[in-house]
Amino acid sequence: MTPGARVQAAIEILDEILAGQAAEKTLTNWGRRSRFAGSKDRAAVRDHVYQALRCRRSYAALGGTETGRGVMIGACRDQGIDPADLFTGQGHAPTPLSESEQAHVGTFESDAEKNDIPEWLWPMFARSLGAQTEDVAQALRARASVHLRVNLLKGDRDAAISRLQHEGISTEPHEASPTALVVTEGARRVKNAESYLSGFVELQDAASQAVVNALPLQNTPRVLDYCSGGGGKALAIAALRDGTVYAHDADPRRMRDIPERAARAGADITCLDTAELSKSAPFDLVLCDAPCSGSGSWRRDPEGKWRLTQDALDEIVALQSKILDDAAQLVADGGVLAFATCSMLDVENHKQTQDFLARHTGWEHLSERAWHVHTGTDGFYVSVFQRAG
Ligand SMILES: C[S@@+](CC[C@H](N)C(=O)[O-])C[C@H]1O[C@@H](n2cnc3c(N)ncnc32)[C@H](O)[C@@H]1O
Repeated sequence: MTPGARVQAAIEILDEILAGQAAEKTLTNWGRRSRFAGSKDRAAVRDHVYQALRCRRSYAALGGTETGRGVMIGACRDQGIDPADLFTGQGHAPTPLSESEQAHVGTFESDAEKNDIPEWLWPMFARSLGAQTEDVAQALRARASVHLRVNLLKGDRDAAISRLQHEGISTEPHEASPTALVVTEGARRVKNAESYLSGFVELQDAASQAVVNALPLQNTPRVLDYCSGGGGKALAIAALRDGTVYAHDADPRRMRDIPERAARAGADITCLDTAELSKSAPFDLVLCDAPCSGSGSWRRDPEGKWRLTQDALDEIVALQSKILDDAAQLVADGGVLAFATCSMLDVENHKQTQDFLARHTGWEHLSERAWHVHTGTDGFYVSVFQRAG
């Protein structure tokens, strides 16, 4: 496919997404009916689509309309490319720009539009991030780098770097965590690499690893990952300490890959359903990696940024409070409760910490830490409490 044909494919896919279809499904369907597209074409179209979704508002303002075509014209202008170079009408490229498209002068009506944040969210976003607001919003407009976690049960970070290098994947240590690597070349090879398939490395954002590093794991024979999902944090915990790691999720289907992932990683993880939880309590440490707005991972899931509403956020915040209250009951005397989100919004983070301490007596607040996307990781937050002994 020519560069122009790739842009036309992105326009058609974006039109379907803007009409309400899910991005992944739309890309898959396009791939199925576009046998002519090679792997590089597919990757390029996908990159166009995801970049346009991250910057949907500002690109639409620069392009003149919030359509696939308007957004892709805006993308060219944002990247300093003359759209006329790609919109040629030749070789399946989009038709040339109309006079009004050519004459459109893109201006931003608000800081939220310029920074690709929903208008309703901007005041809360800015209050949460203070002086870092624009840097963080701009970082959310770019693609996230790929991070790996070195599984210390299999070997150390230097060994992982050299094994990966032999498999055509270049990596460097990431400063956020002693187990984190950032992939500098060959990211698309990771999922087929022996280092990955044998459990030597896992795909995991460096801040997600740093959350686990922030937990007081010493003298915690029994740890519960209360919102385990697929077990990313449970696996990271199991690699850092001796003792049993339990995993639980309100939706047991989300835990179904944990036994296989644990076996591959050489880790020992016991999955508990809701009925088994209270029988297994109390735990020395309970981590709640709670459902959240996902604002810290909007680079990977840009649709989430535009889907979030005030009502949905209120529901998420209420669920987080309930999860904290429920999980607190499972913590042993003198034990630790940790609350984490992949959000950068104060209402889901520090405010949750304050509210928990206001609702519960007999808990000491040990620490809290936040990571924001402009420093090269996903946005994350972790807060650690200790129950009186
Ligand atoms: C942010 S995800 C967890 C990600 C996971 N810890 C990881 O590192 O891959 C949040 C999880 O919380 C689960 N969840 C939602 N409500 C819950 C509840 N009331 N109790 C326990 N888990 C819940 C969701 O099903 C979801 O899998």
